Amino acid sequence: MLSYRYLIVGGGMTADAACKGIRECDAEGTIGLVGAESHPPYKRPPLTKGLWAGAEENSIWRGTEEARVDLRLGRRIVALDLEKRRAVDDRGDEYAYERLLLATGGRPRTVPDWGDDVVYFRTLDDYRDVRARARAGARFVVIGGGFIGSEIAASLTSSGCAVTMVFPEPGIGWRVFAAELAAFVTDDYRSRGVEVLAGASVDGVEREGGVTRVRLGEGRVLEADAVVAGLGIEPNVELATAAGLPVDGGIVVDEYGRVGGREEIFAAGDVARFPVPALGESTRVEHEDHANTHGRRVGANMAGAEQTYDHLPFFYSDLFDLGYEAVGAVDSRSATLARWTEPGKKGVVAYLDGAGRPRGFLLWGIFGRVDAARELIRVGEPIEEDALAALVG
Ligand SMILES: NC(=O)c1ccc[n+]([C@@H]2O[C@H](COP(=O)([O-])OP(=O)(O)OC[C@H]3O[C@@H](n4cnc5c(N)ncnc54)[C@H](O)[C@@H]3O)[C@@H](O)[C@H]2O)c1
Repeated sequence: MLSYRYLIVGGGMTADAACKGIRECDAEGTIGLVGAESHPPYKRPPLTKGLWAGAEENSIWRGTEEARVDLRLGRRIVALDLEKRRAVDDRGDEYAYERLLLATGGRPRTVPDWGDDVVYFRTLDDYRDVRARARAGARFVVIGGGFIGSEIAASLTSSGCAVTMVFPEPGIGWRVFAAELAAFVTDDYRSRGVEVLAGASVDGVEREGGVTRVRLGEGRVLEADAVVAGLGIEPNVELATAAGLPVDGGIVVDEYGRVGGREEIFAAGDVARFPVPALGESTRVEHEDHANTHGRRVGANMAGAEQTYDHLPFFYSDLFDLGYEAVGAVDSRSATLARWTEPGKKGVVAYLDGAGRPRGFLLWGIFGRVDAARELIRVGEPIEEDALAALVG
């Protein structure tokens, strides 16, 4: 039996951040980390962006070892005994803990009928697999028009591949962008040679003689050397559910990251449903900044910091040479107010509640203004055009 003061279940960015948060408050307590991937924690954003733009693969490592962590990789925790404070992994090894963190993240949503030939993109191994097939001229079908689909389609196209995107919404990034911006981005992709089949559905995927055929709903068949999909993620809540912990589309945590009112059990990152006081709701967030900030804060709380988490979610993306930063609740179904200095190139979109107060901002082609946007959300006053003008600068 292995015994740790802190046991971390999961080996992603949140797990790494938690180890560092623990070390801010406890230099000595033993930390064990059990992660299903065979790699130590690494940064995921470069897998769809930076590594394709020339960054070295060894720049992605997070240096978790520096926090003196016993890394138990290529293993999954399969059961918890909350009363005895024990966990067991898929090789039958047992772990005793004093504090437990569930940082189990999520897994890509899949369509089993599509067979084994689709790469549901999430991990370093997925990146290596796709990269090895991304010769100039290779034909890729990218299914999904969200974060993964839009970023990997841009990176593959920039690497000389012929890319067709297929997704059901009317435009790229539809869930996040307001309609005009989605239309602008979709046109921009087309002008760079990406075939964008918006409003399309996939009926089936078949592999024959080294070629993959993607059958679309309207009868067209796309031939590809490889198919990459980003259909969203499913949070890995099964371990928590089986242990009887509260789950509501994510493991429910309080403002300290504690689960079910228990002193010794915490959850953080993609898998956690956490309260956002500034928005008056609880949510689950699947972005790097959240993994870093929530992981670190909850890690510190495991080691006794007792600090509440009230950070407004932040994310960013790069789409060819366009880029943006976003903060708060950014959902294209909200009413919006926009101000553009260069349409499609530089501007700000505010996402409003029913009273005209901002709940989120998208800063398009504008960088370093996120804290100012955050402050406008916290103040919670109806937003005026001049405030938007001040953000655009
Ligand atoms: N820049 C960033 O912050 C960033 C970048 C990459 C990934 N991520 C995170 O990674 C995760 C996964 O991203 P994602 O792009 O997979 O999710 P997403 O939710 O952003 O996009 C999913 C896309 O798949 C489409 N889709 C779903 N089912 C489909 C089907 N059967 N056929 C065709 N299309 C279908 C959806 O309509 C949508 O276009 C998310 O958690 C995301 O937040 C974030």
